[in-house]
Amino acid sequence: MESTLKEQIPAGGVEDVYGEDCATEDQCITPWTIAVSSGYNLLRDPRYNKGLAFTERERDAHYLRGLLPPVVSTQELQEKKLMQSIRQYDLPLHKYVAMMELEERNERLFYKLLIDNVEELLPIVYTPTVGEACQKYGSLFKRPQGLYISLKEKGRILEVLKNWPERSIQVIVVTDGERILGLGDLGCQGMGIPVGKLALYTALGGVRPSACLPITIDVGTNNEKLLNDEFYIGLRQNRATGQEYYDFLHEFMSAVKQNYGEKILIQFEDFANHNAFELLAKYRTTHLVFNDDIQGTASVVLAGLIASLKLLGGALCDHTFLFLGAGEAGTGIAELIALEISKKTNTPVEETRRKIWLVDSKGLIVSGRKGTLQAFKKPWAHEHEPVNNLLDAVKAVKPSVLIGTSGVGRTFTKEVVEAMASMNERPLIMALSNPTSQAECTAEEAYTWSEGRAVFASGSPFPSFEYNEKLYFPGQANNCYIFPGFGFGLVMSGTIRVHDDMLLAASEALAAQVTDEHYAKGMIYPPFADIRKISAHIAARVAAKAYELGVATRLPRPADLVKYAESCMYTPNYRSYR
Ligand SMILES: NC(=O)C1=CN([C@@H]2O[C@H](COP(=O)(O)OP(=O)(O)OC[C@H]3O[C@@H](n4cnc5c(N)ncnc54)[C@H](OP(=O)(O)O)[C@@H]3O)[C@@H](O)[C@H]2O)C=CC1
Ligand SMILES: CC(=O)C(=O)O
Ligand SMILES: [Mg+2]
Repeated sequence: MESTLKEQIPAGGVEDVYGEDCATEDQCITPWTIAVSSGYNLLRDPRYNKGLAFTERERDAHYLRGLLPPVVSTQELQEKKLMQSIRQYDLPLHKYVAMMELEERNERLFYKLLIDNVEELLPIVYTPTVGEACQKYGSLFKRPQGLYISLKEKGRILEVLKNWPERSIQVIVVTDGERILGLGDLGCQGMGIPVGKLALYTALGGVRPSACLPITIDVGTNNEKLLNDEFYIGLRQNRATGQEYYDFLHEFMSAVKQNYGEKILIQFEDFANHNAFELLAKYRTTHLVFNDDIQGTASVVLAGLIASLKLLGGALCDHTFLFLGAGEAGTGIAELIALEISKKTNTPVEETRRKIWLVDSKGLIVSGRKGTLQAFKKPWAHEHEPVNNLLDAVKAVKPSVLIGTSGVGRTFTKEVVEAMASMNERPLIMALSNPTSQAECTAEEAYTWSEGRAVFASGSPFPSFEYNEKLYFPGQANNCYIFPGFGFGLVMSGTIRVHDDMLLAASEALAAQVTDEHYAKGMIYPPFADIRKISAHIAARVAAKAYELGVATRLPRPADLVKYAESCMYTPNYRSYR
């Protein structure tokens, strides 16, 4: 007769009711859970855990007596202690790990730190440090922070979505890991990006953490280094492409809508451009989708351009734009600038595109190359003789605005910046590529090579820089100014489709937050310290546009949308428990 588990092994733990301690490795046990957190489980539940800040009454009511030392702390004191300990780490990656561990331990405290110390911690949970974290994600991985949907789950994606513990999801950020920042294909390890972006949805935009779902689609990777890395966490195969890829993505998109409904916002992030444009075009009419790299970046850069006119002079239509990099970010920004000028001057967009030029890895995009260009580059193939490098393109096009979206560091050389400065009293130079290592030039280079005349912004942050006894404040032209407020505006108004006019509205809302005090310092973006207020204004303008276009379903429309946005925002202060 077969004996039971307990009879076989005499030495289980105390009260080992389910045989978990005494089971050998090849025996199955059931992972029991309970529905209401209390006692030890409450301390292990990051959503509700308050650590030493549980009050005496809560310690009695929730079986916490003895599980905590006697002192009762405040959230403010906890914050002070944690900031002190994070500041003691020299390496940004160690700070990143400390922040992720905090998020897994005490979610509200994590968000309180991030909101109250946004300028200090943004470079840790986001670019540049998140780039390094993704590169090392296999070694850092401890617990899932989002859903991994790999080709192994083909035909079962709906089932996989149901495994996520939260039901009322409002925002999904999804990547397939093929173009992580300017670091290339990081496969399944791209997960750091959706996790980081959604942390900003909450901290900067006010979407509840429980309503956010990071997803990584794993169709393989072509990164040989990762495929040979014993700690790699993804599928060990080359990327699926073509019909297999699109069928899998279609199953995903259908399952998301079936599980969460029409109003779930899906943000595409860091897909390679050979899929990004097609996915956006395919799903923008059937789903609430938004590509952050194409559309969010466009909106933040347009905001900076609108604001910069105070410093550069003229109207947008008076300027000439040159891009290094003609992919998602480059052509996305170019198209939104052309649209804005078209609307402002009542000129067809085909005409307004003519003052915008792009250089890719093969040189200036000109009509002679039309036969071999990808579809998204074709509208930018203007009449011109071939030009095969950036410096010659600057000399030929004579831009007043130079924008780097190449993903390749140090490509705005001294000669390029000097050429810009020789043609313009105040050249606008944006080095948008991330992380910092991929920036087309540094703030220091832009200011010194232009003898302090450049207006400069970059995708990853640079510190202020002193030149000739004057302090310069570089801006951070990063889509994180836009997507949290933009997404929040869509969610709070129950919008069902994204429209380009909403991107223009978001740009105008952001530009309107730049004050004379900022202009006096040469800034074209407002400080991140004010980001929650900025996001509320962006959300309100986006929602207003959605109501105007008839795609907002939350009725009646709140009269004061800024106040409404502010009132809906998640705040991380502790709640009291019955
Ligand atoms: N600041 C921000 O908010 C954002 C920044 N980014 C950053 O922008 C960068 C590009 O992203 P994305 O547009 O999505 O990438 P893509 O891969 O879509 O585009 C890159 C473009 O750069 C071109 N390129 C590559 N190398 C060179 C070179 N040596 N000289 C000239 N052109 C070159 C490519 O040319 P070809 O087409 O010939 O291959 C391509 O046109 C990334 O670093 C990303 O982090 C992206 C989104 C937001
Ligand atoms: C910021 C961002 O989205 C990127 O670099 O891809
Ligand atoms: Mg991105």
